[in-house]
Amino acid sequence: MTDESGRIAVADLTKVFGSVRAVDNLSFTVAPGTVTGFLGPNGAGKTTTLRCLLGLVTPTAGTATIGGLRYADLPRPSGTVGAVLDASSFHPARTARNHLRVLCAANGYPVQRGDEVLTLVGLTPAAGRKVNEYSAGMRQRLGLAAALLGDPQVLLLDEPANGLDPEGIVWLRRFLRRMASEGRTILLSSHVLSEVEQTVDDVVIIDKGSLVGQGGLAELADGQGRPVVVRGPDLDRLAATLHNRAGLTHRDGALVVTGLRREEVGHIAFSERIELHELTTERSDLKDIFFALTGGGASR
Ligand SMILES: Nc1ncnc2c1ncn2[C@@H]1O[C@H](COP(=O)(O)OP(=O)(O)OP(=O)(O)O)[C@@H](O)[C@H]1O
Repeated sequence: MTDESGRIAVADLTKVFGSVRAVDNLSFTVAPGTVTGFLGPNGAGKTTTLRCLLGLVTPTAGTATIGGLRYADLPRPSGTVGAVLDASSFHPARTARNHLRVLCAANGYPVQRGDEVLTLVGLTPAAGRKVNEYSAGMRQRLGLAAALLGDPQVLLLDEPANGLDPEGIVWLRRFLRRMASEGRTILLSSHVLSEVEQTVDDVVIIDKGSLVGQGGLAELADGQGRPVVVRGPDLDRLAATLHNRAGLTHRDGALVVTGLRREEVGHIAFSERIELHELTTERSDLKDIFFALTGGGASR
C-alpha cells in the first residue's frame, strides 16, 4: 500500500441542504496507518462529510477525495474504501453468511471471501444465525465484515461504537489498531468522545460544519494548557519563584501550576536548586477540550 493511495483529503468542502450549511468550508487530511476520530456534536456535519467521501452526496463546493481521487473516479472503489454508515440495514431473515455471499456475488468476490471476513470480525460461530437475532454489537461486526470484503485501504465508520458494550468497544479498539498497523487509513465518527478516546491517534473536531480542532490527542490537550502537578519538600519556595509567571493552586499537598509547560517548571526548579519529588502533567480531560472547542451539546 502506498501512502498516497490511502490518504483522505477533504478540501474546502461545503454542503448546503436548503437553508442548512451541513458542511461549511471544511478542510482536513487523514494519513494512512492512523486511526482518526472524526468528532463533533449531533448535527455537526460528520455523516454528510463521510457521505461526500463516498460519493453519496454531491458537494456544493470543494472536494472530498481518497488518494487524490473522488469516489466516482476510483478504479476499484470497494478495494479502496470500505464503509459502515448504518449497521442496521441488513435483510433481517438472512443469515450473516448468506448476507455476505450476496455481497460477494454482487461485487465479484469469491464466495469464500465472505467466510474470511466473518473470521476477521470474530463472527464465525454466529455465521449461520439470522441477522434479526443479532445484537447491536454483532450487527456492527457484520457491517465491518461487509466493509472489509474488498480488503480496502481506507475504512470510514460512522459511529461504530454505537450500541457496543464495554467489551465490544475494547474489541473494536483492538481491531481498528490492527487495521491501522497494516497501513490502512481509519476515520471513525463519534459524538461521544469517551467511546473513542482510547482508540484514536488523532482527532478532527468539527462543529456547525466547520473545523474547530485537529491534531494528536496529546497535542490538542497541550494546546489547552494542561496543569502541571509538582510535589516536593520545598513547594513554598517554588511557589514564591513562580508566583508572577504562572497560575498556582495548592491541592492535596501538591502545587498545581498552569500556564507553564512541565519542562519549564522543571527547569526553573532546577536552576533555583529546589528539590522535587514529582513533576507530572495532569491528564487532561478530553471531554473538557471537546466542550471548550465545540461549546458542547448539539450544533443544531
Ligand atoms: N439529506 C439532508 N437534507 C437536509 N438536511 C440534511 C440532510 N442530511 C443532513 N442534513 C442536515 O445537515 C446537518 C448535519 O447533519 P449530519 O447528519 O451530517 O450531522 P452529524 O454530525 O453526522 O450528526 P449526528 O452525530 O447526529 O449523526 C444537520 O442539520 C442535518 O439535519
